[in-house]
Amino acid sequence: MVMKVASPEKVVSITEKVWQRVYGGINNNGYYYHHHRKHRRRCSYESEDEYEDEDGTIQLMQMGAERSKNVLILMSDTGGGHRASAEAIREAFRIEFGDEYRIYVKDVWKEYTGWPLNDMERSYKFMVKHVQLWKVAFHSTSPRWIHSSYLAAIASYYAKEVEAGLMEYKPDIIISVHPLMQHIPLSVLKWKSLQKKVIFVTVITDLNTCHPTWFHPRVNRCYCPSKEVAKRALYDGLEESQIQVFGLPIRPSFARAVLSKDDLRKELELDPDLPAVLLMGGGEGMGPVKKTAMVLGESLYDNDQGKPIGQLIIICGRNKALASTLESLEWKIPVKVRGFETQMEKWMGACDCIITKAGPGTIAEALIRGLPIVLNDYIPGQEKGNVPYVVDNGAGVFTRSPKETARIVSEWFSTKTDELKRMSENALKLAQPEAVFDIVKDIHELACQRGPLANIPYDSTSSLTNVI
Ligand SMILES: CCCCCCCC/C=C\CCCCCCCC(=O)OC[C@H](CO[C@@H]1O[C@H](CO)[C@H](O)[C@H](O)[C@H]1O)OC(=O)CCCCCCC/C=C\CCCCCCCC
Ligand SMILES: O=c1ccn([C@@H]2O[C@H](COP(=O)(O)OP(=O)(O)O)[C@@H](O)[C@H]2O)c(=O)[nH]1
Repeated sequence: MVMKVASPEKVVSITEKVWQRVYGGINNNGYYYHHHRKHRRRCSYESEDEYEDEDGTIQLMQMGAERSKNVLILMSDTGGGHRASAEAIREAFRIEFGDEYRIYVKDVWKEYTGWPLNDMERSYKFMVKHVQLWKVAFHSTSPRWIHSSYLAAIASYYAKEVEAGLMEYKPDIIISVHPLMQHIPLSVLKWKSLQKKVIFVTVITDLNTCHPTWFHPRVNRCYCPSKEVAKRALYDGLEESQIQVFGLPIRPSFARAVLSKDDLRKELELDPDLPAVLLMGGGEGMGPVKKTAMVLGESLYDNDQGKPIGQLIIICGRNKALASTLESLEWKIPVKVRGFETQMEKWMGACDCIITKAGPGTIAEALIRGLPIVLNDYIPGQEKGNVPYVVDNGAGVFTRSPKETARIVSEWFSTKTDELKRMSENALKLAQPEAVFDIVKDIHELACQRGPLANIPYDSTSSLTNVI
């Protein structure tokens, strides 16, 4: 049944407007307002809901299997991995649940706050370029009392902005895929007494030596990509019931697409017969990519026979300077230089092995494609543990030397093809292509156990600084 009533005219403060836009205000009948169109919902609630029509009238309707749930995914482009995981989760929700969930992938820091939160990408790039600086920052902020104090100070300074940023999307569920996006949003939820209404989960995107800011004791779930990370979570005080280990969320196109190498090579205009090595350095094209490419250009050429023994594909990500330098070089072997690619599953599917810095996203994707990995660099701290993760499981090797890298790949393509095959099998054994689906299904379960959306009036007397 749909019933129309006139919209009540009243004077409201800006804060109330934000609050109403977000979680609605309570009307005389105890209903609360929502502005979104309603969609089917499989986990049904029993209360009633109302929404504003285009003509401004408010419609009351049964809040049964109708309204989409809003999911806000918090990320930042510090590296390419957080966005890739956020997009993977969005896509998996769409595939599994259609329009039951409405997904927003946002960097609310960037959109709503000021320095330093709105400039993390640039600060992070600067810090990882000066690697010792990053090492000190990473390790010195590891103790809980240090990072909690920093984050509490920032939270209290930007409380209103973060609140507006979060509430804009009326989240039923908040998913953080970033190490610095637990403390401040959870403080806002506590401040607004929304902790019991809004589900908050963390999806960790580091495979091993992650920063302790990932672990917040007040999350509903902490999805750990590996047993190693789960152990750290337990050690840092999370309960077993909060932890799930499914794997790192990778875009469903990696898991679901059935791709033939021959077809892909045709589509991507690669040599159909020569073995192919993919060289990359994360979303930003970091690490010794140029030097490695140049040495490979020589070592994959058989001078005795006067022909190449392999081909090279270089994906430079957002590093435009790197791409244009590499494009201007002369090569003896077939080389493809590309910028930021959106269909990484195709490039990986067309290759036989990969050389990369120890980025967790790239590693997890390469494992799914069964690519043996040469790790040629890692960022101190969060990426250090990815090296033993790959090497100890027999899925690849680590060397920082471009010459050594080139030697290994040349051997894989000539005298040591059996080693390449063995490592490929080991990679496939480690792969967890279904992780992203397991994660969204588990979040769906949590959502089904939860009652209706937050229905709490704005309380201007509460103070964020009291709850951090
Ligand atoms: C008494 C000691 C004083 C020490 C001085 C330090 C001052 C604080 C300065 C910097 C903060 C450093 C934050 C460290 C924690 C970071 C946690 C972490 O793991 O971050 C990783 C992410 C990047 O993601 C990773 O990218 C990888 C590839 O590049 C890979 O994909 C991996 O999977 C990803 O996880 O790093 C960040 O996002 C850090 C951004 C830091 C920018 C610094 C900005 C300037 C300062 C403040 C910002 C607000 C944070 C302050 C609170 C610090 C508390 C930890
Ligand atoms: O041109 C590119 C380069 C990289 N990536 C993706 O960016 C992510 C990189 O994440 P990773 O954790 O490996 O490293 P980061 O970039 O965070 O340092 C992976 O999912 C890559 O597939 C991409 O989609 N296009």
